[in-house]
Amino acid sequence: KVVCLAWIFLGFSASAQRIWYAKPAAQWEETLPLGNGRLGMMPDGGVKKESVVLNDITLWSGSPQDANNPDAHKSLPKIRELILAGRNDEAQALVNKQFVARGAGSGHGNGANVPFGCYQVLGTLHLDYQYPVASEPVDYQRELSLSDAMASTRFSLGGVTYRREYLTSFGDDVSVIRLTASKPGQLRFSVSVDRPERFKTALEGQELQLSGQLNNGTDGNGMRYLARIRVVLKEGTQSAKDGKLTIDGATEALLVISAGTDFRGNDFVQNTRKELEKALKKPFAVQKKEHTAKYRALYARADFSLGTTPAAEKPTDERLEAFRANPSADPALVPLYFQFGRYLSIASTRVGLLPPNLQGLWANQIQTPWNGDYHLDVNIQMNQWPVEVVNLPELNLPLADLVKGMVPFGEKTAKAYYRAEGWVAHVITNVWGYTEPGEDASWGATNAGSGWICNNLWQHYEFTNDTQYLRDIYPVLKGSAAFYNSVLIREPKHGWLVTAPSVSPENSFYLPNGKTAAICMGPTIDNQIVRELFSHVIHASEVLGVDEAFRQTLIEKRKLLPPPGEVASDGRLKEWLEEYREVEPKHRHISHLYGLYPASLITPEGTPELAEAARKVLEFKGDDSPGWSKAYKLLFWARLRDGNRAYKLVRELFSLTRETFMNNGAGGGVYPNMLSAGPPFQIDGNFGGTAGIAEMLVQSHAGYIELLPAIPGEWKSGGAVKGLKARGNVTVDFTWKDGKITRARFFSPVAQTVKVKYDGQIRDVKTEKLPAGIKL
Ligand SMILES: C[C@@H]1O[C@@H](O)[C@@H](O)[C@H](O)[C@@H]1O
Repeated sequence: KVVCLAWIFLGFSASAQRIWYAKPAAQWEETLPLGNGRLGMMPDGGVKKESVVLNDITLWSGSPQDANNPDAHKSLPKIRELILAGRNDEAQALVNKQFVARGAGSGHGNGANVPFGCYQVLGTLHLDYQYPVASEPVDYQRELSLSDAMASTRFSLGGVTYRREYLTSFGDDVSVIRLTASKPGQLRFSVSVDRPERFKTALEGQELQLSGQLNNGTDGNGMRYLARIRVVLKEGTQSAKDGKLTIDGATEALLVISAGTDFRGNDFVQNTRKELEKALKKPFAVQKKEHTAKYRALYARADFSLGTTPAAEKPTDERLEAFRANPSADPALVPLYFQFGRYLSIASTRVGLLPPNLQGLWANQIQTPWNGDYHLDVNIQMNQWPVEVVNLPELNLPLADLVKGMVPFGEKTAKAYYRAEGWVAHVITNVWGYTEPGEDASWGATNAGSGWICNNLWQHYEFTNDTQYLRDIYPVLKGSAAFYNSVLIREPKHGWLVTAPSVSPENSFYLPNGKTAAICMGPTIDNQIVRELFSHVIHASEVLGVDEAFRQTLIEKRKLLPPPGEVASDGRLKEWLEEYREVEPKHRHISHLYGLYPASLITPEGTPELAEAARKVLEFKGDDSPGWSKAYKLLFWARLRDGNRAYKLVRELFSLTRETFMNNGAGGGVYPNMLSAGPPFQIDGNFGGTAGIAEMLVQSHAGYIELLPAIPGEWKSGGAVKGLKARGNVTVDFTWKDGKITRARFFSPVAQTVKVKYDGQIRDVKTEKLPAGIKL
């Protein structure tokens, strides 16, 4: 294998920064995702008929609701009595009667027309092109440039080269499409726009508008939205008639799309007009320059490369196929996937707005799968796992805002269901602050969601040392700890303090009477989350010098919690307090390994027996599962420092998805556009995969920074990493050859001495000042 290593030390190679295709997209899952953290655009590159799906991350049906059952707490003593007596199935029946959401809840994942609502497509732009001659296009190319956050389509037809450039601008908050023809006056096309329901189009002068109001699930009058489309021409004419703009004889056409909703009281009519006017005054070259500069300020901070081969020059869909057959022929594909993950983070969230939902911000439906919501039992957490280590820390802040917004709702839920202090959220939330349990006990009664999400909030502090941020989120962490502190009960066997009722997310077991149940007390994940959360709040209150008494309470209570894990008789880590027989042994959720990742309660060096038991769980479950679950397994193997096993999961991430809708079982992989498949499209696999690859390269959760903790033999020959982050606000650059580190540099805003392990040795390293211009 001839791998060109030279550029490793010279920086990026072009092919490592783009995904491209030699034909138009045949399905939505082949279109190219563009986003600026609010707006989304997915052009299919059709030659005669082009569809461009438009999105706005704030566009949700539904509305704030109170689905709490105010009397639920009255059933709690009985539910607990039944659980303590081992009559979990009866407890589950009572939970389903009294302890779930009132009303439709999330509509069993079909919440479009109930108050829970769902994330929805904004609309689809239709561009119908006419060409002077009826011949087939040649030299067709469609690409997404990761280094510019721009897409393009290019082909020749009848001796004219047509070029289309697409961007969702990080400068002005608009989407822009620029069409050019290599010969004057060759552009003829019409523009129309629609969506599956609840819309009207209008023409205001030369402006095409799409507007409407979504269903709030009560009186039907929910969120309002508006998209404005204008075209600026070089030569040629345009007319506006019958809901269409028609362009004729132009040499260049610039489509500017400004869109918005009334989310959080936004004056969308005014703001979309202002954004549009501002953008229309700007030449495309200026728009593009500002856009790229703002985007690169984040994107250019980090990179990873394993060398390249001629295979990297192929169209991406062909590379994916070839990689499945022979991965070693194309070492550059994994770094491309890694950078694509970083790109998707930057494109699907922005400070001051919303975190990426189950689809990031890309959707082409009204009823999106699982409502395109924020699932709290792995999915929303996984979406954020890469941002700290891949040097995009500010992209964790929208999550902190969302969670802060949930607290008042969660306090109400804590009172209604548990008569408890603090706040709680269960398994799903939305943009309306939903914290109630789900509508079914088997998945809806887990109360680990809020504690789990506090881990994400804590990670931002661990990686940045930002005490101002810590002061800001401390009430959220404290409120969550206060909830668990006030609901824990003693279980009879060991006298441990445990949660009840709860569920090990979405997983069920057999009872001795042959019945199945999910409802239980002290599932392993709850025990791990509560232990870790108490430790974080104890630490935070020390750093901030507050809440001495509460800190002491948590220190005492922590002593009474179950251990972070127990080994079952078959050597696996126990998922529940009891050694129940699982209903679905290879279930996609692996919640009891939370202590291995994202927590650091289980480590090979600190808890070898538990680490070995965790390995047995992963061996037992095997690798086939939805995309997110494969990504999670990758993270676990990386934390077990088994590079070859981790690499097997990296390869699994690229597998061809088996398209059985929402099969929840298996078949995860990627679509031709490298977006991850549950199936269906679900972005957490991309983010989990990116975090997993980073975890193979750098780890810092065990009290020191480790370089190359889990790389496979496949990557030993050589590689380079730039700008990855370690806890304590340390930025790391390094290269390696034949498995040995050849160069390593550690930077931090304030010089510090850190413990670093590589080539089997731990050493003290003084960090260098971060070079000027490198923003953290
Ligand atoms: C969004 C959904 O979230 C949980 O219910 C997972 O078990 C499913 O696989 C899916 O990812």
